[in-house]
Parts: sequence; C-alpha cells; structure tokens
Amino acid sequence: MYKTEDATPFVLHFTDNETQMSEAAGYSYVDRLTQLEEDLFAQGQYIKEESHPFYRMPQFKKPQPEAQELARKAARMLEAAQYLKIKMSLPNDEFLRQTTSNFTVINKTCLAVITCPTASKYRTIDGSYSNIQTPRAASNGSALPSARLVSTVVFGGADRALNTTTLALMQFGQLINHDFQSTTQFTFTNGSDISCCTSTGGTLNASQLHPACLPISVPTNDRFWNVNATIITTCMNFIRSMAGPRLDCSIGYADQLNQNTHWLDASTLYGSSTTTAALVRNFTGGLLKTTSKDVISATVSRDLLPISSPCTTAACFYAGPAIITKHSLAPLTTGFLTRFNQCQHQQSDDRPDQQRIRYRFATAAFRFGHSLVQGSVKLYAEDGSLLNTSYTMSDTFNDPSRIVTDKTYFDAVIRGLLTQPSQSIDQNVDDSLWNRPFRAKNIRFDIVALNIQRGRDHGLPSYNTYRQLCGFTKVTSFSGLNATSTTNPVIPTLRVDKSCFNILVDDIDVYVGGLAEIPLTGSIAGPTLNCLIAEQFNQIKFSDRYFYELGNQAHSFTAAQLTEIRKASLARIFCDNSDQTVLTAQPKAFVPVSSTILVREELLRLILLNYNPLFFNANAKVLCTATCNHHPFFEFEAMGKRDPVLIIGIIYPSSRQLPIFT
Ligand code: HEM
Repeated sequence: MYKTEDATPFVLHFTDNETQMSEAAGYSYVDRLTQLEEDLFAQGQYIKEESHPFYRMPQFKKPQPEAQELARKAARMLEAAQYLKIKMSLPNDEFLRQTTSNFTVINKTCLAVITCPTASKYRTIDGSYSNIQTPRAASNGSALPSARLVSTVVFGGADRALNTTTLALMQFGQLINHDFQSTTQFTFTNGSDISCCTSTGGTLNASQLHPACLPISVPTNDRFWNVNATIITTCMNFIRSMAGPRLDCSIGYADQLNQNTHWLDASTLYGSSTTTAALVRNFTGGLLKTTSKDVISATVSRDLLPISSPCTTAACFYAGPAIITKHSLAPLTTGFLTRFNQCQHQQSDDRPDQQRIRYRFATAAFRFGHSLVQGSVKLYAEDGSLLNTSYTMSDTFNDPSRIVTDKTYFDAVIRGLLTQPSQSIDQNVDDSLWNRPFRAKNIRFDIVALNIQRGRDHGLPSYNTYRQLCGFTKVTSFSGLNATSTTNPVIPTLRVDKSCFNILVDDIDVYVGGLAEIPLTGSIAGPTLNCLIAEQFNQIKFSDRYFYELGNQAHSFTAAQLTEIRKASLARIFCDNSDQTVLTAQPKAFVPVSSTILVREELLRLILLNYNPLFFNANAKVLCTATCNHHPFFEFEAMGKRDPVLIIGIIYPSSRQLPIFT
C-alpha cells in the first residue's frame, strides 16, 4: 500500500494480461534496438576512424561486459514500466517506483539480494548502482540552451593559479574519483562506439540516431570551432549514461550505472568485479600484475602497470577498470600499484563492497576538479630547478608513453605535482580540456559542455534547488546571486549573456552555479560545492563498515595500529614510490612550500592522512624520511584494498559542520 501526494493510500494492481503485455513491450523494445543497431552499423554510422571528430572520447566511459548486460535488462524493465504507466494513466513514475513486483521481466532483472556476511573481515569485490531517465528541461518546460553554447558564453580559459594548492590535489582527486565512480555510457551491443553526429561533426536525421544519443548542438558561429573553419561543426557527440536495474527492485524511471564500487577501496587498481580483478591480479602472493622493466625498455628503471593492447603509442597501460591514458594519472597509478605490491609482501588479500555515490556529487560537484587542471605541467629536476621541458595535456592526452621513453620523467612529474599550483575553481577551464585537447587531431571535445549535458542526462535539478537543499536561500532573480551575504553563496558575476541565450534563474545548471560561487573563507570552493562534497565524503566514511577507523568490527584495527596508520602522508607515498630521486617533499602534498596562507584544518581538511601534528607546523620541504614513520600497517592500509585511508574532504565552517574524522 502506498500514498499519493495528498496522503491517500494507493495500491497498484496489475492484471495478468497487463503484466504479460508489459513484459512483451520490454522484450520487443530490445529486439527493435538490436535491429536498429545492426542497420546503423551496416550504414557505417558509428565511430570507427581516428579522423572522426569524436574518436576516443567514448573510451573514458566504456562499459564492462557486466554493465552491458545489466543495461539491456534495465532497458527491458524501463520499457515495461513505460507501458504500465501509459496503460494505467499514472501521473508520474513515482507510483511505479514505490512498488516491487513479481513480474517475470523484473524478477529476471532484479539484482540478487545481498546478505552481508557480518563477521567477514574483508570486503567483497563487486559494487552496486543508483536517477531519472528524462534529460532535464527548462523550468517552463522549454528546451534548455545548448550545453556547448552555455560553455562558450559562461566559461573562459583565463589562467588563474591557486597559490594555496598544488596540482597534487587535482591529480589525487582524479585518482580517487576513478576509485569510486565510473558512470558508463551506451555502446552498440557489439562494443562499437555510438556516433550521434556525422563523421564531420554535422547533425544527423532523427532516423539515424541511436536511442542513447543526446547530441549537443554547436552554434554555427561557435567562437572556437566555427569561426574561419572550413568545415562547420554543428553537433558534438554525447551518448547517454547506461541505466541499470535498481537495487530495491522497484520499477519506474532509470538509475544510471556506476561500474565501480561506491567505496574508497582502490577500485582504481583492482576494478570492481571478479572479471576485472582477474585481469589485474597475479594470483601469486596476493600481488597485482606489473610489466617488468626488463621487457619494456632500457630507459625504464621500474616495473610499470600492465601494458594493454592494441596500442597505437609507445605504451598503453591498464589498471582496475580502465586503460590509464590521462597524462599524469599514469605515474600516480603506477606509484600506488608499486606500493601495493610491496605491502602485499607483508599482508595479504582483500576486496571491496557497496553503497551509493550521489549523482549531485559525481555528475556535478566533484567535477570541480576539471577547473583545477593545468594545461601545461612543469617538470622539475632533482635539485628542484625547473626543467626546460614540460608536458601539455593536449599533447599527452591518450598517450602516457613518455613514462617509457624518458627515464627521468616519472620523478619529474611527481616534483611537478608537488610544486606547481593548480588552477582556481571558477568559470575558467584550461583550454586543453575545453576547446583544444588532442590539438593535432582536430578532435571536438569540451569537458564543460559534457559536464553540463551529463547533469541534464542524469536529470539533476538546477543550481537553485541545490542551494536550497544545502540550507541556503533560493534566489528569485539573477541579481539575487550577487547580493552580498555571509550566510549564502555569492556569485559576483555569472557570465550569462542574455543576447546569446535566455534562461531563468531556476535553470542554471548546478555545475555552472557551483563553480561560479566565491570560495568560502579558508576553502578553495564555494558553499554549495562544499556542501555537496562534504556530504558525500561524510557518507563514504560513515556508511562503510570497512572504514579503517571503525571500531568493534571483526576487521577493526587496534588503537596502536591506528596510531601508526595515521602517521601516513601522501607526501610520503610520493617519496617512497618515486624512482628514488624525489628526496624531499613538503609534509602536506597539497600545500605548496611557497604558500604563506595557513590552511585551517577545521575549514579545509583536504587530506586526512597527515595526522602527525608535526606536519601541521611545518610548511617547508623536508627530507622524505621525515614525512612520516614507516610502518607496515600504514603501508597496507594506504595501498591495500581492505581499508582505504586516502580520503579527501572539504568540511564546513563550524556552524554547519558535518561530523568529521576523528
Ligand atoms: C586531468 C585531466 C582530466 C581529464 C582529461 C578528465 C576527463 C574526464 C572526462 C572525459 C569525463 C567524462 C565526462 C562525461 O562525459 O560525463 C570525466 C568525468 C569526471 N571527472 Fe574528470 N578529467 C580530468 C580530471 C579530473 C579531476 C582532477 C577530477 C576531480 C578532482 C575529475 C572528476 C571527474 C568526475 C567526478 C567525473 C564523473 C565521473 C563519472 O560519473 O563516472 N576529473 N572526466
């Protein structure tokens, strides 16, 4: 029995015929989809050549086979739900969502009920999933302005370094993002990448569109892509996120799949399924696979991540669920893998578990990191001097092979991450992620447009809704955004040019509004981002029964062990996993040595490893050996799957404080 909005009890009854018809509708939809895919494939309407303007982009969100399978099941279920909604004239999906059902189609789709082995010391390997299948429309029901138009009008590429924060924060943020979040997007069943535009960036007819397409329209006068261009781009590829069946087995609108476990549990290294784990594990001594330096190249001085093939550059690596292609992520992942294997010689085995990463976090708030990115990362020599080579994101995107060809590169990158300031969190995103990645290849890629469109794809409500959710005042006009306030977020200028597009204040995307807020005192991000990020990390900590600090569990650490674990620091991890030429590092990896700004722990607790009080006083580079005590428990803890300690969290000012780490 369920309640309508006016609290009237409400029961959904389905006749046998309705049940059968809905199931038939589900199966028929998938059959039609399969036929459509065969036709599109036969017409060559997919991404196949490197010259394609959207080549490689889908690679960031490739589904694992398990996700493909779940998405097909979810598609059947969605279509069945759609049939019932229409047949029973239900006003919205909520009524369906509140019911679980004994429909065959749904039973076959339901995820198995998981019974937690309460006394188990170790996590399990697989995770679970969680929103709305209709893209968000404007509050008055009309279409929202093109995500690419918003991106080019509201955002800029200004260089505004953030002198309080090193690039290590950016890189570590991306690493842990890969740990707990991997939304995946549809592909053809045969694995080919869907193209929602023509092979020259033109717009397709509706009949040529795969149902998973939500292409972003590009204005013909786009200031970066179309002015003086010989071929005018009118379409940017966008493939919708894969849906999966709900955990509670209810029917109704779709939930998008996260193919990683929702915990901070080193999925970056292990993956989140038995199949992926099998690909990366060595099955001897609990080790993960590596590629021996001896088989790679004489210029390599360390074992590296497993090499994936086919590979079009000097080296492609894989770890966990993904091919590691993103520039400095490769050294960081390699460093963690190396450390993990060292630790396994001291301890053994482990696995992950499940909870939910919120869409507002993954689809908007935590994408704040894209604003931190530097297009050109400086490299530093062993003596700390600036080398005259750097690397640019555009040139190294999808090509981490310098790690193989340049012996000094690995450590030079680590020093760069520890030294160079990141960019500020604002309405500026480096050109390498915004307009000109893969420069040479003429690829049309815009991370801002992708983020905005992804938010709409996932049905995220608007910025104003999230202000309210976080306890701030909902604004009623654009001028309300920049009203001076000590208790509400302030957006001094939101570059909304009404001559370009018309939107209401209720239609601002949360990703856009969040980045435009003035940072809180002592924080690098504004109040709404703080709220949404803190909420998620809080949940990660307090709903994880394997969280390393949780007591009274079969697997809990002793007080003495915790004391040792808390001596760990990211700086030390960098040092220990370098090629032995990073001999000094500042105690707090995210705070540059040159910074004169005191980072107040109660406001900005960015990295929670640095528990040694000594660290809080020091703000200079010290010998690596002084960055923490060296203890096997920490080693295991930091690197192992069992109990991750590497947590990032931006905590509220005391009046709005969420529970914090003890
Ligand atoms: C270093 C360069 C980076 C590149 C090239 C990159 C690229 C991407 C791409 C292509 C996507 C998928 C966008 C979509 O279609 O929805 C994405 C998603 C995302 N990125 Fe980044 N990113 C970078 C850095 C970062 C950083 C530093 C952070 C955070 C600190 C971050 C957080 C995220 C998050 C939370 C998502 C959503 C993940 C999901 O839903 O599965 N990224 N990124």
